[in-house]
Amino acid sequence: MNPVVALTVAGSDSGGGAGLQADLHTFAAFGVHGTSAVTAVTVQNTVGVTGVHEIPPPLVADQIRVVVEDMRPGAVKTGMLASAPIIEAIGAAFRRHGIGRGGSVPLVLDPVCASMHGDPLLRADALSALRGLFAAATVVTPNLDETALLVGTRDQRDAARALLALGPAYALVKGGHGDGPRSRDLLTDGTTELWLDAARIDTGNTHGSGDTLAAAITARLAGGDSLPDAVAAAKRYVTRAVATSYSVGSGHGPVGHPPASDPVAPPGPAGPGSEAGAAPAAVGAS
Ligand SMILES: Nc1ncnc2c1ncn2[C@@H]1O[C@H](COP(=O)(O)OP(=O)(O)O)[C@@H](O)[C@H]1O
Ligand SMILES: Cc1ncc(COP(=O)(O)O)c(N)n1
Repeated sequence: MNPVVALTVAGSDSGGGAGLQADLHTFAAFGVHGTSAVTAVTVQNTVGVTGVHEIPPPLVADQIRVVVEDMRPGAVKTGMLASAPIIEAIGAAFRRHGIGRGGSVPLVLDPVCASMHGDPLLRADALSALRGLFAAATVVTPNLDETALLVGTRDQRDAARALLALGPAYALVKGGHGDGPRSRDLLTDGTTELWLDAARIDTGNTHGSGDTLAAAITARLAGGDSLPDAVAAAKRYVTRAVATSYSVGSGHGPVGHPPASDPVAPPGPAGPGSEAGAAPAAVGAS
């Protein structure tokens, strides 16, 4: 039976802990076939990022095109987008292929600006292009360093309000980098508020945690979950991922990717490839 498909549009982490490598591990853990459009190759290990090579924008858009035309992902995620021209090419490709709000394929937008080591992954002049992509997102998933850059506040409620004014259906503001005993993320659509709460696990090996959370949301959306259900499942998964993190190299080790306890069921007999199953699931995109 054909599996559900998801697409990540993200940078490569040569150290294998974050970026599209973490996304593909996460998709696999949910039983979802992962596809990728590479935006940039980073020269990266557990200690930091020492180089970035951006992929030409038309090549990024072409990777999206061939995957969408042939494999019909049920949901799409973005991570490191590197530059304004790449973001503009991606935005145009999303509009063309019905990805994001206004289309039928939900979009999870993780507004990656820097690595956990503090190394930049987005050009400083690309912030406004990134904000411009928010209106297409089903959900945006910034951490507090990113909300400070994008909307000028580290308060989770204030940040969510300012993010929603930019047009996404939901904001998920992560609180994971605080020092308290709990790890609390706020999900809101402006009307309802859901606090996702877990015990903070005492480890420095959280490389790729943000990518893993957003990729898990994407996998569950591709399987047909509502956005709140997908986020709740993803929070449970990332907590297990942090709990199974490990040391490798001399810096921050990666989170683990254990098999999901609630994998995504493949579509019924009328799966992708048959006429009836050919359209991507219209879930949570508006
Ligand atoms: N030490 C930890 N223990 C438990 N959960 C964590 C821990 N660190 C991060 N998380 C969770 O992992 C997810 C990703 O958060 P975060 O690490 O802030 O993302 P990012 O990688 O974008 O900075 C969030 O749900 C966050 O609450
Ligand atoms: C290519 C790429 N994408 C995303 C991240 C963010 O992950 P983290 O915040 O864990 O460093 C990264 N370091 N590299």
